[in-house]
Amino acid sequence: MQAEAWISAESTSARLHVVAGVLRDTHGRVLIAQRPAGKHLAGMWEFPGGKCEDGELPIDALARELREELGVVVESARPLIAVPHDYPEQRILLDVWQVSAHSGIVLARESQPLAWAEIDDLARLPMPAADRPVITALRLPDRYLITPPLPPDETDTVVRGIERACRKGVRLIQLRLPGWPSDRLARVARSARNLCRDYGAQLLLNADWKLSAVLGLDGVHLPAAIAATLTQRPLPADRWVGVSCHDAAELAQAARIGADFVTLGPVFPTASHEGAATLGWEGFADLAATTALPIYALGGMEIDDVDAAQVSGAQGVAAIRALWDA
Ligand SMILES: Nc1nc2c([nH]c(=O)n2[C@@H]2O[C@H](COP(=O)(O)OP(=O)(O)OP(=O)(O)O)[C@@H](O)[C@H]2O)c(=O)[nH]1
Ligand SMILES: [Mg+2]
Repeated sequence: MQAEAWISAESTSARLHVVAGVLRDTHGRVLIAQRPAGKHLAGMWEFPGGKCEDGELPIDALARELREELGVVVESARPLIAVPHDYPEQRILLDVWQVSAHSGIVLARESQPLAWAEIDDLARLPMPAADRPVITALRLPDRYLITPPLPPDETDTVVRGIERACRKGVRLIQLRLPGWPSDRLARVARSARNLCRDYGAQLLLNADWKLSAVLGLDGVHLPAAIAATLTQRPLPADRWVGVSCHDAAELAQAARIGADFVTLGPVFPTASHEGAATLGWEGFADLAATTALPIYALGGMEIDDVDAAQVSGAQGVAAIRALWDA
């Protein structure tokens, strides 16, 4: 008991808390800065920021760093993702915030090279390893639709439901149709894929990564039991790999196989998993803090829960009912 308490205190307190801000221009590009020669990770591109001082609140540290490095005043910001990362030299918690409003003109106050980059170009730039999940978080939306378990003769219902969601602005969808024969699944997946392309939405297939690759879908979402059997991600880096997680061990396995993001739940009771133990926001936040990956809160979610989810360390919410019936 004593030892456990010491280990968990060590694992949080020994991390260097680093805050960084994502500033956008009017085209939606984000500001990056090049780390100077002679410093840790010299020459790499990073999000402006720096170390939190003792006793300083993260939001205050963010405001101070962006004033010192860029000469801007942060007017409003919200947490994007907090990434625990171990470099050989030091263990950090990279705590990244979206700056939604700032005043003042961006200046390189430390003579650091600055650039505005498209989000889709970030993955090709030399950025620190801790920034990888941050780039993923910037590319992912805050709502993730999972299709309801409809019977195999309901192809039109599936396609119409996906179109309805796309029209409402949903941009990430998991096609999950348990029990469908593979020919019917392939047929509905092709229609859904074409529809999603028209809306710029990403379509992931539940479990079957081989079929996802054959059909040219945007990725796969793995049940925890399948992720447990893998040693690496089953699809290349240009496809999404999501994993369903329910506890710390499953979160660790998702990271081990190189997943891009996870769902974590159930947060609240849900019709599809009646009687399952729930995490609540507190339990969710505790588990979320253990992983570097972007996380969607799942289980009993409503669209209004996006803010609560993000405050608890989530990317946003995943839902069947709330996003299908909306
Ligand atoms: N600011 C920032 N630091 C990052 C990012 N990613 C990342 O791994 N880091 C690491 O987090 C630490 C931040 O320290 P820093 O050197 O920026 O700190 P600082 O601004 O307070 O600088 P100083 O120590 O020279 O005063 C470094 O080890 C850096 O490599 C990022 O995107 N932004
Ligand atoms: Mg800095």
